[in-house]
Amino acid sequence: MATTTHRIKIAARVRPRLPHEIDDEGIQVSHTPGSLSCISVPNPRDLSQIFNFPLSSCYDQNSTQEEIFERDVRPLIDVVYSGVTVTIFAYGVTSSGKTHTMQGTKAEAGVIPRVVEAMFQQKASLQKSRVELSVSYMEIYKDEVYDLFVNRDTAPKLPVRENDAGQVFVANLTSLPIESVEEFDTIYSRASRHRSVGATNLNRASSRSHAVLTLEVTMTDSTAQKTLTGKINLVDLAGSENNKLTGNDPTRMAESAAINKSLSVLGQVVHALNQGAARIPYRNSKLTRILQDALGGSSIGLLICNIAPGVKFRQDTLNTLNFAVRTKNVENRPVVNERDNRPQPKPHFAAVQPPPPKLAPAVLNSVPVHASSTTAVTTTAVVGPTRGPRPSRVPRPSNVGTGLLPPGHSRPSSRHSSILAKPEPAVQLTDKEIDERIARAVEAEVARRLKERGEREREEQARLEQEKENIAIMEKQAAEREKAAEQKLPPGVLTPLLKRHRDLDEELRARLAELEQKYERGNKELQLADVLSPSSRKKTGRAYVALARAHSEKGDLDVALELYRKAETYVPDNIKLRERVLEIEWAVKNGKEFIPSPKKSRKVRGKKRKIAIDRTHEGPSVDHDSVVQTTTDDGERGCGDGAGEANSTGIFGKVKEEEYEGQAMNLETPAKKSKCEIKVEH
Ligand SMILES: Nc1ncnc2c1ncn2[C@@H]1O[C@H](COP(=O)(O)OP(=O)(O)OP(=O)(O)O)[C@@H](O)[C@H]1O
Repeated sequence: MATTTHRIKIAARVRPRLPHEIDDEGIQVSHTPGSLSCISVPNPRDLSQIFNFPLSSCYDQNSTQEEIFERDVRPLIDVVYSGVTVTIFAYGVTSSGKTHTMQGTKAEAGVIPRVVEAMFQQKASLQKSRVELSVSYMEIYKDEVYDLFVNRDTAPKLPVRENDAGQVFVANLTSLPIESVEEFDTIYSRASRHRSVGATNLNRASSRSHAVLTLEVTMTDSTAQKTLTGKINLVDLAGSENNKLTGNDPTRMAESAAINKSLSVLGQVVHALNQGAARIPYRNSKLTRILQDALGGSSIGLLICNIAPGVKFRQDTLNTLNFAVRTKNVENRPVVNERDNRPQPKPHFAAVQPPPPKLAPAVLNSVPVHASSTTAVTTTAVVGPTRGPRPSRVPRPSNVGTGLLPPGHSRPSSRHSSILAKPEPAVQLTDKEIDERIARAVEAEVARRLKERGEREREEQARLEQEKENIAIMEKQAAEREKAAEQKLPPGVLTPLLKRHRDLDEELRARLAELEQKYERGNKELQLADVLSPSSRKKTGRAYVALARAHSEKGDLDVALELYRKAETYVPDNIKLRERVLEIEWAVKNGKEFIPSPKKSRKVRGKKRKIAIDRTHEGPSVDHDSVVQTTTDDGERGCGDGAGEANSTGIFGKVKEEEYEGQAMNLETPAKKSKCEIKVEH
C-alpha cells in the first residue's frame, strides 16, 4: 500500500524597512483570490525584468505575527496532536527577521510562544488521554551541537547518532517536562540567554547559530491502550551572510563560514532531493543531519522565508526565493508515531520476524490522521503478535528533540519510559505455521539484503560517475581558461606559457645549428692537424692565435673568434686558449666589448719563468720545453704548468661559472689531464 506524500509548505514574509535602510520599492506582494499569492522582485541587473514567485502564503511588510500564526501555524497543532512530527523553519539572509518571526518580542509574540500556548490549549481540551508535554532546546554553533538548557561554559558538544531503525538523534540532550505556559517561559528565557548572539553591521543581535526548539507531546489512551507521540520542531536558522556587508571580524568570519557552509549543504540536500539523487548529502553538516527527517523524511514541513526589503539585499532576496521554489518540491512521507501498549504475545523462537526495512511504510497499515490538516498521513502502528515492542521499528519516525532517544535508552527527565512493553503470553503455533514463518523470514531477509546491496552499488556507481563528471568539468574548465587567456591577447601574441615554449624551441634550434657548424669546422681542421707533426701543430696554432689577437684588438671579434677556434684545433689542450674562445663567444653573444688582458712585460715573464725553473729543480723529472711554453700569459703558447693553470683557471673559471654556466665545467678535458700527467713523468 503506497504512503501519502506531502510537500513542504512555503511562506514568504517581507519585514518592514528599518530606520537606516533604503527600501526596495520593487518588491511587491500580491494576492489574487482563488489562486496562490505572489511575490515579485526586480532583477538586480536589469530592473525592468521582474521575477514572480507564486507561493502558498506571502506576507507583506504590514503583516502581523498573529496573521502568520493563525493562517499557517495553528492548523499544524492538530497535526502534532495526531502523532505526526511537524518542522517549521525560518530561513533568510541575516537581519531578514527570522528571530523576530520565530521568537518575536513581548509585545509581538512570535511563532514559538504562540505554539506553546496553543499546545497547552489543545492539551486542556483532551479529556480521554493522559497528555504530557516536554521541551528540548539545542543550538548548532560552528557545526557542533550544544544543549541550551546547560550552562554554556560547561556545555559539552553533543554527538549526533543514528539508531538501527535509521532514526537520527542527538545523544544526551536534556528533555524537560513542562506543565504550563509560565513554566515554559521561565525555562525558555533562561535557555535563550545561552544562545550565541553577536553584533554585526547588519544586525545588533545576530544569531550566530541555528537553534532548534522541540516540543513533544505524548498522549496515552489507557482504554485503547495506545500512545501517540507528536512533535513540533521550531527552527530559527542563522542567516546567510555576505562578509562585505556584515563587516565581520575574524571571530565573526569563522562563525559566518560555518553558517554559510551549513546553509549551502541545506541547499545541496534540497537540490539532491529534487533530482531524486541516489545519495542525499545529509551527513555533510550537522544541520541537515538533524533536519533529515524534515527534508524528505517523515515529518510535515513549513518553511518561512524571511526577506529584508533593503536595496542591498536584492540578490539575497532572489537567492532566498529560489531556495523556496526548490524546497516546495521536496516530498515527505509523514507517519503517525503510534505505539500499541496492549500485552504482546511472546513469539516462538522460530517466529521472530526480521526487522522491516527502514524506509518501508508502504508495507505497513495506513490510516488517516484525525487532524484538520488536509494531508492524509499514514500510521506506522502495527497491531498483532508479529509486532515487536520496540518503538525503533517504526520506519524513520521523526526523532529530533526531546524524543531523540535510541531504542532501549531512557532518560530520567523524560517520561517516556512509561511506554514500555508489557509481559507477553506464549502463543501456540503448529509445526506448519512455524515452517511457513521461517520460510517467510528467510525470504524477507534475503530480499532485504539484496535490496541493500543494490542500493550500495547504485550509490557507489553514482559516486564514481560524479567523480568522472567532476574531472571532466575540471579539464574542460582548464581548457577554457587557457583558450580564454589566448583569446584575450591580440592576434599573434602568445600566452606566457606558449611564448616560453616557442622561445625555448628557437634557442634550442640555434644551439643545434651552432654545434653542427662547430663540428664541421672542427672536423676540417682536425683532418689537417692530423697530418702535422706535434711541433708543426703548435706552430700553426700559435700563428692562428697571433692572427686572432690582431683581429680582436681591431675589434673584429667574429673573425678573431673564428681564428681562435681554428687555433684550438691544433692545440686542443691549451686551457687558456679555451678560456679565450669562451670569453670572446660571450662578448659576441651579448654584444659586449672584448678587452684582452694586457701582455705581461718581459720582466714579469722572466721572473715567472725563473720561478717555474726553480720549481722544476724540486722534482727529478721536468719537461723544460713545456715549462717554457707555460710562461706565456694569454694562451698563445702550449700547455701551462700546474701553477700557471691554477692561477688562470682561478681567475677565468670564476667569470665563466657565472656567465657560461655549464660550459665552464668542461674546461679541463681528459686529454689535457693526461698530457699534464705525462709531463710530470718526464
Ligand atoms: N516583522 C517585523 N516587524 C518589525 N521589526 C522587525 C520585523 N522583522 C524583523 N524586524 C527587526 O529587524 C531586525 C532584524 O531582525 P532579526 O534579528 O529577527 O533578523 P534575523 O533574520 O534573525 O537576523 P540574524 O540572521 O542575523 O540573526 C531586528 O531589529 C528586528 O526587530
